[in-house]
Amino acid sequence: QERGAAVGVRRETDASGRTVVRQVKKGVRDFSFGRILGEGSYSSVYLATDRQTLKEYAIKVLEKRHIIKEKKIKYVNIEKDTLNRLTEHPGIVRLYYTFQDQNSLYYVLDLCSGGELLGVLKKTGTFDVECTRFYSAQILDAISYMHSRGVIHRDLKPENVLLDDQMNIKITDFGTAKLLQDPREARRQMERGILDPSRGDEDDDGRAASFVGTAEYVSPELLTHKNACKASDLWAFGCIVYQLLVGRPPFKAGSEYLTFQKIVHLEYEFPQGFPLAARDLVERLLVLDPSRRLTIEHIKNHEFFDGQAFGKTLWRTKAPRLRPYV
Ligand SMILES: C[C@@H](Nc1nc2c(c3cc(-c4cn[nH]c4)ccc13)C(=O)N=C/C2=C\CC1CC1)C(C)(C)C
Repeated sequence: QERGAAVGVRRETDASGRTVVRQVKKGVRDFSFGRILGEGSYSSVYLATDRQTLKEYAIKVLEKRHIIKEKKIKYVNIEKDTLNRLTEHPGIVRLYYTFQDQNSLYYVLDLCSGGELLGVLKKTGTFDVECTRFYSAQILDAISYMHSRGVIHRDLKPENVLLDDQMNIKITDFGTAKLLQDPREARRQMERGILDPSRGDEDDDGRAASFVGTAEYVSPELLTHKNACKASDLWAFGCIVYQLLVGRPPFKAGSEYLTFQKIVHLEYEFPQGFPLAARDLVERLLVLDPSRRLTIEHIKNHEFFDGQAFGKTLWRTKAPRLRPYV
């Protein structure tokens, strides 16, 4: 039974009339599929209902032929390994089980019926300070958990921050995550001489990891030295805090190339009336040198989060009503 596969149980009566309990793995037939919720480059996410429990899920469907043709097998494995590593945090979309049929792979996941944070932001235009504080605290708490499990997301953006039915966030889309080797495993491999430290960010099949995130949120180090670190997620976090209050990201130009130029030259400004504590926080996150960016602990203690609880309380308090920042 592959890890993370949940087994169903089916009671049957055998020839001699005895009840036999059989372990069965769930399959496509156990769900009734509804509308498409979202479409990625290599997948579609459907609304689905478990026929037995009537519980609603999101099921991500990946077409095997397309993945193989586009050489994205590594991407699929990274996403699944990442989801299997990030199993118990309210701010991360949870993978319940996986199965496959002739043509496709299926991931059964949390349903985030509030859709994308970006969609909600577009409706209100901007978030006021209270909403920005609450949602950025939840995003930060989820990033903190990811980093503690050795996962760098590398493509954080409002489209990848979903909302559940309680209007709490769930971070998603881990196909481009970077999994840090856990130190024990790394030492074992070093001892066995497998891990060549100079290999840096190469993929297993030797291709230099040429992945770059979404233009508006990509960090300068990813553009210049080609490798991401945990602080790269905090650069994206800084862009998201700015965007919640302003309604657009700090670095946006007519083309990707021009956006990259603005990033590496730190060309952005705060509109009139931007709240001072938020400005100080963003200025200490949008720093070109990743080693000089605020760390998660420093962010949690920053004046902008004064009075904001983190940890369990943050996920039990009711989400604030969404109000625009005027
Ligand atoms: C970002 C993603 N979009 C979405 N991914 C997921 C959704 C989701 C739900 C709505 C939605 C719900 N109600 N109205 C809209 C809109 C977009 C969604 C969900 O409920 N559960 C898990 C998801 C993803 C899990 C993935 C890590 C494996 C893309 C665009 C890539 C398909």
